[in-house]
Amino acid sequence: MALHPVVEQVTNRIIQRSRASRAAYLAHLEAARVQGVQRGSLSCTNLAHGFAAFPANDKLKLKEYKKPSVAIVSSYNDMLSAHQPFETYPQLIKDAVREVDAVAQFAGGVPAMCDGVTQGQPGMELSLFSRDTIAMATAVAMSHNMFDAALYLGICDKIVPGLLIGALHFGHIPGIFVPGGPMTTGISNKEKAAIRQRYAKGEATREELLEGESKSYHGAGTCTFYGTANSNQMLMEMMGLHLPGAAFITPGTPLRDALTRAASRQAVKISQQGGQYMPIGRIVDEKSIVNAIVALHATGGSTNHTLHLVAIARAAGIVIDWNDFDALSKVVPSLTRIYPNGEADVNHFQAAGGPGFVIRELLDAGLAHEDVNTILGHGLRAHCQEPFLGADGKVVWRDAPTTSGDEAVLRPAANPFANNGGMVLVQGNLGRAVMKISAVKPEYHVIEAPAITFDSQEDFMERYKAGALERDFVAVIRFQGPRANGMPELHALTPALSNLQDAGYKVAMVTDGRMSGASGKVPAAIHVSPEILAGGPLGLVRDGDIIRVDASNGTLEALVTDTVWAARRMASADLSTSHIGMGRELFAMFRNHASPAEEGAASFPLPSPIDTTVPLHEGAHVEEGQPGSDEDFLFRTQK
Ligand SMILES: O=C(O)[C@H](O)[C@@H](O)[C@H](O)[C@H](O)COP(=O)(O)O
Ligand code: SF4
Repeated sequence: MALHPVVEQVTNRIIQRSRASRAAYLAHLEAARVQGVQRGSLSCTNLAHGFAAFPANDKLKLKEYKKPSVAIVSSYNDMLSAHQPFETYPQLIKDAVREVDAVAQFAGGVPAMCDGVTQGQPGMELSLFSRDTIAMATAVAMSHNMFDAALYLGICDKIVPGLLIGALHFGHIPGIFVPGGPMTTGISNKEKAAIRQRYAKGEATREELLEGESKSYHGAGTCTFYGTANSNQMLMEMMGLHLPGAAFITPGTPLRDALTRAASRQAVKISQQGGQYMPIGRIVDEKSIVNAIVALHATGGSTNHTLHLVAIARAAGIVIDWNDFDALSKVVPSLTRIYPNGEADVNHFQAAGGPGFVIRELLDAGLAHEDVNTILGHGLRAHCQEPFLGADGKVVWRDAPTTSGDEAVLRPAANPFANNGGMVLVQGNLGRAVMKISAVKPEYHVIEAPAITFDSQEDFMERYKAGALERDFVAVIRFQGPRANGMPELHALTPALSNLQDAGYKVAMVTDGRMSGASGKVPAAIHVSPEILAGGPLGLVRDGDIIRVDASNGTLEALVTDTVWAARRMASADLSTSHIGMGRELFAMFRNHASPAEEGAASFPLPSPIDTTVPLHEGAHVEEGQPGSDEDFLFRTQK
């Protein structure tokens, strides 16, 4: 099937826009690459320090300059149910790598925050910045320059993005992402949400709420809704950074461990010494980023990726924006209905066909690039498979099922749930924002109502509990951008807003903050850019202004006359409580340097400035095979 013209156009304009920064990135990558083992560039003293604690036979391997050394960078902790299984992985990996005559070393840990624990709490104001902290911690681990390949252990929201951003700053090193899998299914997400709404109305006790939550989040593994964590997993599959189908295999099972061992061996294989050199900076290119956006839309993924994918792309010298997301969403069909976009969870999705089914459907429909590099070599078709346990205890792969096991959860591209991806760009005199409408009923896609402004989640909840919000209104939650208070998720407001919507009121939210990937039924224009603290016009809104949030026409407006609007002064707020306590004072540098949301709210520069002299006309085509280009690399290494 020929590539969809919009997919081709968006890809080409990204290539065009990124030409200078991607070329600079690839030049850095080639310059960092050492012929032979990376540790060859270290002094004997450096090396002695590096393997001082190694077992003798591992030390012997590293003294030779032929055996690859594999870094383990892990986000293990006991706090995230998703990351707890990583506790046992390092030994599994070391043993598996030894079997192929190489060495693995736990190079470093990275922090991991659980957004479920910090949701609605002060800690959430560190959440977004933890992504770049994780990227920096990854760099600290990899900066020992001892490694010829790396295994990145991470799953949740900012952790995979942070690890990938860090890994891309060592783009010359082959890297494989190693997941841990979802927890088994507890009570349904719908039951969980219903208990929360009853509690918010005072119709359920705290004991009933805790009972319900504990039946939902009940064991090791990733939470089973389709939020940012599981969106990450789908994107790692689509970008060919996982072994095929590794995402949604249950933790603590023989197949899970077999996949971890197989990933360890594969990392050695794609090292320079393994003979199938495939650096991660050549896997993440313009086409794989487009594939990731396509997969995000096809599965109703998290709005957080309109920040994280932008930051990941920039780490590889690639510049994408919300016009790219919007254009692709218009042509990519919705192939899944996983909570909050439906009642099923990721275990149901996996049973119905899983990531391999989605990848194949998108390739066959011409909606994704097949000619991309992956950890298996060249070509995405190899990732349309799912893993099984062979008789020898190793992984065998079979093609993903040709038909869906449950068309209430997963559908072919020929019979989608919707003809679009349900994520839209809305813009107007309030700035540019993102809306995910895949979980919003059509009757709520356009909301026009008076504004009520709030300067915190607490302010909103106090007025909700006092019964002051039982009306049609647009909640304008101000000063929630990265420079203000770290751009927290405002997902804790969902039960209250859902109750008001269920009571028949027309409600919507507009904010320069974020929502959770698990947020759904209430229309919300989020990530409003520029944020208020950067002079964004959202700061000019006053209570009573009529706000129109229109996902159907892509507009976000205050229906205020130009004269009145021009006379308005920017609102101000005392944000000091968000800058002290819970460690927030340590993150002042992130608040002061965060880029705008549409540039990923990132705290690191592009490899080089965007080449604004290059006309960003549609459909421009890039001469392939430019020296140092991806095509040139492919020719040189895959001949
Ligand atoms: O972006 C996300 O997917 C969310 O941050 C998610 O990781 C977080 O844990 C939610 O808060 C979970 O939803 P509940 O709070 O509804 O359990
Ligand atoms: S999915 Fe969210 S709540 Fe669940 S472990 Fe990950 S960060 Fe925590």
